Amino acid sequence: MRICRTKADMRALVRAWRQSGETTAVVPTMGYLHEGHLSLVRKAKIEADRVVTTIFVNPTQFGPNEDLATYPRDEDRDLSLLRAETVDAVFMPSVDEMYGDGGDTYVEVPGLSAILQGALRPGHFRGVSTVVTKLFNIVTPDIAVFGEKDYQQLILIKQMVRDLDAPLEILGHPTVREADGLAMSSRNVRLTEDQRIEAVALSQSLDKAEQLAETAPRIDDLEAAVRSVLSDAPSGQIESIDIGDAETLAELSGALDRPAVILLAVRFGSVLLIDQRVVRPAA
Ligand SMILES: Nc1ncnc2c1ncn2[C@@H]1O[C@H](COP(=O)(O)OP(=O)(O)OP(=O)(O)O)[C@@H](O)[C@H]1O
Ligand SMILES: CC(C)(CO)[C@@H](O)C(=O)[O-]
Ligand code: BAL
Repeated sequence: MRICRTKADMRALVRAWRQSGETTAVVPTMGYLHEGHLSLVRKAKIEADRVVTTIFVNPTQFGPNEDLATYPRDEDRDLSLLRAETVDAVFMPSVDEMYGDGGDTYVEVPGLSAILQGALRPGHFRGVSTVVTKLFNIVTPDIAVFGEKDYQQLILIKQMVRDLDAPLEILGHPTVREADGLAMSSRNVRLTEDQRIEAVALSQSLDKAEQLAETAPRIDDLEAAVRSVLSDAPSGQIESIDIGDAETLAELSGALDRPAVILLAVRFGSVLLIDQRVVRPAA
């Protein structure tokens, strides 16, 4: 497994693969890897000849009062997990290598960045779309794989790639969960024992909404059901419950008459957990 710490090294490697007729898939991450990330890697391996994982905790997507300084990191463990998956290369640049002295150019998808979880984290999605564009330009992949757990991020990156005619395909992958249903997340390790037990309410509230979708509910009823199950987690502060069109994220109201996505953001102490579920009206 090649470890590339410079843009030049990364570019040269993928260029050589392309010259030998091989395709490349990239899996962008912020490290502290878990089975969710590894499932994206396995999908990437099926879809392309070569797989690159990127590990970069991107400062520009964290707000001033967010957890950049305490974001969990373990480079050695990440590398041994990726070796075991026989990933071809890991791109792990320093902040200086990525941003250098720093210009002020950025990439933004204004509509999607501002709404829903973007409204909770001002500037977050601008940081994401900018760093993802840089990663695409450095790795030059044919395919990139992202998790559905970060659903708004996935929709936003798909739109960015469409709007900018970026020459790659974006693939989504379902959320991988712990045995009790909690969506895997690097930040789960920062939950206390009690918060970890209560955090199962996120996935349980989505299960409840999915069952309710069978009964031709109104959007308001779905939200009330989610809120009621989340009240079983008193240490979790609900930051947002959004229900939008599953493809465009446009806000929905009235009867559930099309596939809708429920997006949750719940804060346990300083840890913001997110989860999502697509629900469909009964056939
Ligand atoms: N449980 C999961 N199942 C599938 N994909 C996941 C899961 N968790 C994260 N991913 C995906 O892995 C990629 C990298 O995400 P990231 O490194 O931020 O991991 P994370 O566990 O979501 O971390 P955190 O939520 O704490 O920032 C993203 O495309 C994300 O959607
Ligand atoms: C896509 C990403 C790697 C960009 O920093 C990050 O937002 C993430 O891990 O989901
Ligand atoms: N997976 C999203 C990265 C972040 O929370 O900044």
